[in-house]
Order: sequence, then structure tokens, then C-alpha cells
Amino acid sequence: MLSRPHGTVRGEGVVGSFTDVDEASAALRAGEVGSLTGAIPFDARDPAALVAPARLRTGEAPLSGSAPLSRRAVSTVSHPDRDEHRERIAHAVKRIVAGDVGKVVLARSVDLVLDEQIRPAELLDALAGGNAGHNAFGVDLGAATGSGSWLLGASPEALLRKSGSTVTCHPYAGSAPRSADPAVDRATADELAASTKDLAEHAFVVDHLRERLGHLCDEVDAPSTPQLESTGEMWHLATPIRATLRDPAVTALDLALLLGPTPAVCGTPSDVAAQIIREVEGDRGFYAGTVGWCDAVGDGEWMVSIRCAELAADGRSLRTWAGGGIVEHSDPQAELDETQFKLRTVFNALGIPLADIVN
Ligand SMILES: C=C(O[C@H]1C=CC=C(C(=O)O)[C@@H]1O)C(=O)O
Repeated sequence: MLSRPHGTVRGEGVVGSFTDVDEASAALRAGEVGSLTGAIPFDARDPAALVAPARLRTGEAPLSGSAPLSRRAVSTVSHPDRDEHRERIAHAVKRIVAGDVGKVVLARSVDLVLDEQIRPAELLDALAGGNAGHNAFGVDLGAATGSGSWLLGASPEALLRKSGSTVTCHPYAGSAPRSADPAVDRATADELAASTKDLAEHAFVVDHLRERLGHLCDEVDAPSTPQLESTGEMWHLATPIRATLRDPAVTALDLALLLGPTPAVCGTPSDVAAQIIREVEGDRGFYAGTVGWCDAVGDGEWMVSIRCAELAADGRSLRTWAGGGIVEHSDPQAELDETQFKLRTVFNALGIPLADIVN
């Protein structure tokens, strides 16, 4: 299920499931399945959780959402702890200065155990209620894990949307926290829009998308300056990109594999950044991959899977993540703080104060 400001897409029933993205793509192309929905992990070679639904229901209004839940955490453990995350960032900055990589996105995860079970639908509604666009997604990961776990999130970032020969992307990179004080909130946003460090961090993503889209599209239109956009918790720099495919038969799933993971979640050059992430963080699973859908004619939409959590089959254990783009002028403490603010998306939906993170 994907809720977006322009409507909701829901897969109902399962007629097939795929862990191999290429097999899924081939089945769609051959007309063996009518549509695909689900999640692709950060490393697309790892098992995906894609299903061919019996019915793809489109055109419903965005999820109206609900108030936050009111759970307590009986345990929270951050991987790595804050000191280690700062050290990792300082080390990444050294590698950037040494010229090994231009940008790399480093993330940390937090494991929570809740006092009471939650159902995936409850968390989905609370996430949808936490942002003005009612952005939310929920994917049953059973096809990949066989365990009844779910990936649930409220990502604001569209990797791509494809309709006919038109492709739009809406990358986010560059961040600052929202404030309850309107004057502080405005000043923070203005500072972000003028931040050379954040503008540079953002430009890596737009450059990547321009380059990748250029392989398949005649025209790629993107404004030269990003715009400010907000979620319930964060301000971001965002750029609306629009391109026209030379061959409209290219599917939204093909595009998701071509474009992601972008430097909003990986880095530049992509292969070097991905290698650093694997060495430093290990397996990211479904965090920073993509979730979405693709129909029989190849239209669809795929979101970057950030501001999300994996809810285990027991309904009480969750893992959530937050990362940030590291560039030459990144400050380790400021980057650590940024991950704390980003973690609020899931914590707020659960109704758990972020101060409950102990390490
Ligand atoms: C990697 C994440 O955010 C990305 C999206 C927006 C802003 C970002 C940043 O400013 O670093 C990140 O690129 C995350 O939320 O885990």
C-alpha cells in the first residue's frame, strides 16, 4: 500500500511472489503477471519482496491517517552508538578529503521492543497522519523473509513516477529540523536554502539523476536551484525533475533499478560509496532501497525507503533507521543530531519520546 498526496495504490491478494527483481521484471514484460508491488532492498542483488497482486487498486484518496499511537519502548538499542557514529562520520570526511569518494551517506539503526503489540495497519495510519501530504507505505516483506515482517514508513522522497513517456523524480537531500516556534522554523529553513554545504550535498543527487536519465531520455528538465519542502519533522532541499523517455516501453521497475540507490542514500561515485557503506554498516536490508508498484503498461511509482521501520512478525520488535549525506564540510556532531531528528518520524508515530534512546 502506497499513500501519496495524489492518491493511494493498494495491491489486493497475491497471485505470485518474487525475490529476484530480474525474474519479476521479466514476468511483467512477458505478461505472465499483470502488475507488481513491493520492496527492493538497498542492495538490489539481495532478496526483494515483490508480489504480483490479484488486483491493483488505484485512484483512492490518500490515507487520512490517525493520531500517533501511545506505545512505550521497553528497550531501545542504537547501532552503532552515538560515539561510534560520530567517529564513522569523521573517518568518512577524511576519505572525502583524500579524494576516495565525493559523498557517502552513513546511517544508523535503532532496535526497539514495545510494551504492547501493534498491527502493521495501525502504524501505517499513524505514519500517514504525521505529515501533511499523508505520505505512507506498508509492504509485507513475507515474500523475502518468509516471516510476516512489514516495512512501514512515511518517506517524502519519490525516486520516480512514470506515466506513459513522462518520468518525474523528486529527490531530497540537505536537511534541517522543524521547530514548533514559527520564527525559528522559518529562519532554519532560510538558513538551509542558503547553506553551501547542503546545496553541494543536494547537487550530487541531481547530477546522478540527470546522468542516469540521460541514458533513456531526450530531455531532462531540472531547475538549477532546489526548493524547500517539509515533512512533519524536517526541512529538506528538493528538486522536481521531469524527463521524456525515448522508449515509453521502459517500465517504472526498470527505472527504479536504473536510478536507485541515488546519492541521497548511497553516494558518489555510487560503487565506491556502496562499498564503504557495506564495510562500515554491513547489510542495510530494505532501508534506503525502494518501495512501490508497476502496472501492466509499465506505469508506476517508487519511493525511496527512508523514515521507515521494519516491524517483526511478533508485532513488538522494530528496527528503524536514519542516515545523512556526508560531504567534505560535514560536522560529525551536526550529522549525528540530524539522524536523531530524522528518527522522529517513526518515534512520533509510535508516541515514544526520542529521549528514550539510551545509547
Ligand atoms: C538518508 C536519509 O535521508 C536522505 C533524504 C533527505 C535528506 C538527506 C540528508 O540531508 O542527508 C538524505 O539524503 C534518511 O532519512 O535516512
